[in-house]
Amino acid sequence: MTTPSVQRSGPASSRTTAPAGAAVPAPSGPDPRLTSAVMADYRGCFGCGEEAAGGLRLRRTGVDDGAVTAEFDVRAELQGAPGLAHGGVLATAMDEVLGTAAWLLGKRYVTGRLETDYLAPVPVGSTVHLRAWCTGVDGRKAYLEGEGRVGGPDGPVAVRAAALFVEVPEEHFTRERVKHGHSTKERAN
Ligand SMILES: CCCCCCCCCCCC(=O)SCCNC(=O)CCNC(=O)[C@H](O)C(C)(C)COP(=O)(O)OP(=O)(O)OC[C@H]1O[C@@H](n2cnc3c(N)ncnc32)[C@H](O)[C@@H]1OP(=O)(O)O
Repeated sequence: MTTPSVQRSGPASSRTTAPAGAAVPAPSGPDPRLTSAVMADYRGCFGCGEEAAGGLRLRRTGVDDGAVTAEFDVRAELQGAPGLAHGGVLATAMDEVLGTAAWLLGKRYVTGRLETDYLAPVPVGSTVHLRAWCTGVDGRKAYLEGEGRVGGPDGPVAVRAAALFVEVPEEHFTRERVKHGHSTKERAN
């Protein structure tokens, strides 16, 4: 029996690769019509929320050459294997920065598919420097790619991801809220 050779040329499968000819918009900023009620709930976001005590507390740092940038610190409670960041934590960080890049296209998006490659161990105590960019939009589907580096913004790539985000209407969020009895007001009190 022959052992198949390892293919590590890139994270994107056919489901996360933009079709040929798809437009590649630059990040511009959130559409002001996105309601403050939805945005206010990000205070509790596991990825970036300042009120999510056990969360990643990812910091968005800007937009650089068409890519959204962010960073987060691998605190001790984010450990998986001894001394190393949990793989799910790194996938969450990628989801967060890819999601930010999607929302900066000016519409509401949710993750439909997320693919992650782990290329190098990420030590507890390190800062992960993240970038994410859009590779194409095709109707409701937005294709994004990203990477996380350790040892500085120009350090080696430790994690890489590709994702498909799907545009949703505002009701996507409000109908779940109504169904489960949550509201922004309740959370604030
Ligand atoms: C400053 C800003 C701060 C804000 C910063 C915000 C950062 C947030 C970061 C976190 C983001 C998240 O984690 S979001 C939470 C995790 N994700 C979710 O909860 C989503 C759960 N899933 C869903 O609600 C649904 O499955 C949807 C909305 C994704 C799709 O449902 P739908 O609306 O009925 O649409 P549907 O027809 O199924 O799909 C539309 C098209 O997408 C394709 N499609 C859908 N899912 C997939 C898939 N997994 N793989 C391949 N393709 C897919 C379909 O084939 C179809 O293609 P075609 O036939 O049109 O060609």
